[in-house]
Amino acid sequence: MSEAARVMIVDDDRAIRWVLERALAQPDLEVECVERADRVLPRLLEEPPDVLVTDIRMPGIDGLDLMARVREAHPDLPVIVMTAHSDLDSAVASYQGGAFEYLPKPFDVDEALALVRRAVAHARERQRPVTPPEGLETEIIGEAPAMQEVFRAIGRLAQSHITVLINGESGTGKERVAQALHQHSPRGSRPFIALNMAAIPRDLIESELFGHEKGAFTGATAQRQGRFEQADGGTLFLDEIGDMPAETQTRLLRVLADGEFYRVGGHTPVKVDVRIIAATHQHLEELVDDGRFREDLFHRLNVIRIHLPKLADRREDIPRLARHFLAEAAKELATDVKVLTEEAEEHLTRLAWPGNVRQLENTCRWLTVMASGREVLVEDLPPELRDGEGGGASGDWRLAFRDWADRALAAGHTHLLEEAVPDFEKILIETALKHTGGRKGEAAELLGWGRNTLTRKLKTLMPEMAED
Ligand SMILES: Nc1ncnc2c1ncn2[C@@H]1O[C@H](COP(=O)(O)OP(=O)(O)OP(=O)(O)O)[C@@H](O)[C@H]1O
Repeated sequence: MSEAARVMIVDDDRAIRWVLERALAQPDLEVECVERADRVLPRLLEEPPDVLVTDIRMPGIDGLDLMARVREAHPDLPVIVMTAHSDLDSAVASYQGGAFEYLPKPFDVDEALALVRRAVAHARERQRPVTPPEGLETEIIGEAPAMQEVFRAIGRLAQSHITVLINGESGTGKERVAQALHQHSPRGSRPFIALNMAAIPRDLIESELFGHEKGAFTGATAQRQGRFEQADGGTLFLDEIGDMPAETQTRLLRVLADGEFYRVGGHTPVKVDVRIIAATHQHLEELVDDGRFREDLFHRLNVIRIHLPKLADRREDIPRLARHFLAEAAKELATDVKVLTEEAEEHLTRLAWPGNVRQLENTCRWLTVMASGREVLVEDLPPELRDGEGGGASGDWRLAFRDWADRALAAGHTHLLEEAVPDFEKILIETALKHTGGRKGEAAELLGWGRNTLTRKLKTLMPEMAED
């Protein structure tokens, strides 16, 4: 056995943790103790152990619920359950199909050690690599540290069926990442179906998702399958989930709990096995605070979260992305590949890119059609990018802001966020209130906040403006 095997122990009882930690203090084992079940899933994602040893009865999150989730995310992770015999049946039920061992309480330390070693040997036999899945680099370009994090998450989530929530501004590649998660999952050969909540009229969302029976409403001339049925056995990607209407949220929650639903106008339940990957550019927590998103649904979706940085936060990737998109555009348009001069490349690297990767992709298409020579000069760039208007560099507040941060750090400031964020929010609030003549409800809307969030912010940032 090469490296030490990692063993994670989950128990709220300090004495048990202590005993096991001592028993397992062996050169070939590396032990980590976790006190609370709710810390386990994030830890598994960061650094998956070779074996998990867990108690079943713990305060807070139920040990059985934890096991079900572990099984979903890491079906091959061997789990050893320490429990009294009376709880065994329910433990087995919750981990059905996964690798499972049982350590009856009270146990003997040698017995515990032998069981852990056996589980390790077992796991090693079938261990799969968890580094970025092969070929992924060619699909999603990213050498910036934040993107490397994303790849690691995709690698770790390969082989799992777990629900994932992807956060990131529009055009940062959320759908791409969802596709990669799907392709590298056990469902990879089954359908990947995407639906954007913001792109379909509200009254059609339910029938899009769940399908409808013939005659369910005017125009429903035949029975129609919804996206859930199309995605059966595969993955359903729900983009802009924050825009999902309240009634649909309730229905979605029920499907996630029961695995079945009714078509619109239907009376026979339809059973499906669908993995959900949701994405949003919004702060779902704030939508929950404002009562615009169901808290229980949020928790269901927010099991594992992947954050995609905006393009301006991974500038080092811009040249490679640009070359990739220029090559793609040339292929699409059956023409020669354009090449950026060094100055043009540097210029692109400095821009703000409010439309993120998609904007860069579109720019490369534009250049492939519009630039006159094979070499692309700064002068060939679209005017709005050339002289800094609309996402350009000069006059961009982000550059001034970067400059401020540089200087503050050089001057020895710490806790920069505490210094900058209140000012930043205050400026936006003041400007929005100016535009609405002081009407707070409308200002909240302009800012993309719920009214409660604005009221809360006013109380802390500008108490003089808070009362109505
Ligand atoms: N890292 C990347 N490498 C290569 N292509 C990328 C990358 N990120 C995004 N793209 C491409 O950029 C375009 C936008 O990406 P995508 O549609 O996944 O973004 P999104 O975040 O889902 O956007 P929206 O929220 O607006 O739907 C797509 O054509 C995608 O293929």
